[in-house]
Amino acid sequence: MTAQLIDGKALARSMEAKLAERIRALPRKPVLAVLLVGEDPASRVYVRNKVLACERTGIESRSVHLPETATEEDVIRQVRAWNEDPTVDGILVQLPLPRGIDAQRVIETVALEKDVDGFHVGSAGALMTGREGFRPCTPSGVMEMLESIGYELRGKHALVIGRSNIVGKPMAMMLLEKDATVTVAHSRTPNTKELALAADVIVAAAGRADLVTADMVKPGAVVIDVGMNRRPDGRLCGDVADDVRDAAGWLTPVPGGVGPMTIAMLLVNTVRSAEMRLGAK
Ligand SMILES: Nc1nc2c(c(=O)[nH]1)N[C@@H](CN(C=O)c1ccc(C(=O)N[C@@H](CCC(=O)O)C(=O)O)cc1)CN2
Ligand SMILES: [Mg+2]
Repeated sequence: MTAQLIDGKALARSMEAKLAERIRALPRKPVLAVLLVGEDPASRVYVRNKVLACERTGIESRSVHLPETATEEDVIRQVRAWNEDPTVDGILVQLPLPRGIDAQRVIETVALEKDVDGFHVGSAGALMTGREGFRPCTPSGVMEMLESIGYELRGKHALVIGRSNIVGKPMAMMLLEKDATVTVAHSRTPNTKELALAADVIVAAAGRADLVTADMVKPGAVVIDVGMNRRPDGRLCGDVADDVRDAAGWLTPVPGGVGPMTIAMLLVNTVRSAEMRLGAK
């Protein structure tokens, strides 16, 4: 069996086109404020890709780049200024932040109604309790990908590998909300292979290349690769080994899978925020 690929880039582009229509119906452009602190090269790429996606869609982005030497107070001051600016719909603080800055404190400073990354404890609590709120972009993008192939999660076994606040934990909640039976494995789980072999859906989000291999995958399973790793030769790869293509029924590629969907969902959250602020929804 060769897995069918779920083309995240194509799905992201089609979502952008739909968003562009919603934006045209608004009295002004939605505004996304983007804060980058320091010189992390990957973060610079991601921020640039977010700004470009905004441009394609008709969202105005306002980026501020603070130096590596910026203090926690500098970062918080900028976030507060955007909180108070009624023309800003969404606030994004690119992670990771430089050492010495308490990322959680910064995130908690973002106004809940502008938390388009969905990382605020209030947004996390809303997801946990099934209430309306902004949801983290990567797991939301995964849910869109599953929906795009018409996958019915009810009663299925889903294994999430990784327990981060931005991917693993919210991913488990979203799968649970769709009536999947959800297991979360992590670096201290002794029997991840056994759990994986029983899973209909595997979401690999541990940040380790070749973590999921073909011998761990039930034939025909859906394998979602959230990993973003570099091989020694510089090539980008996910957490899922190449040979999984021969075992899985569906597979998301890296690059071109979950990554572009993460950015698309950020745009979705920003447009939704603007619609709420402008009374359109
Ligand atoms: N404030 C946030 N910080 C971080 C988030 C986030 O959602 N909000 N997630 C990740 C990084 N990330 C977005 O910020 C992100 C990573 C990768 C991609 C992506 O499209 N990747 C491409 C490949 C890009 C490359 O060549 O390097 C792909 O998969 O095709 C999008 C978003 C951590 N920080
Ligand atoms: Mg882990």
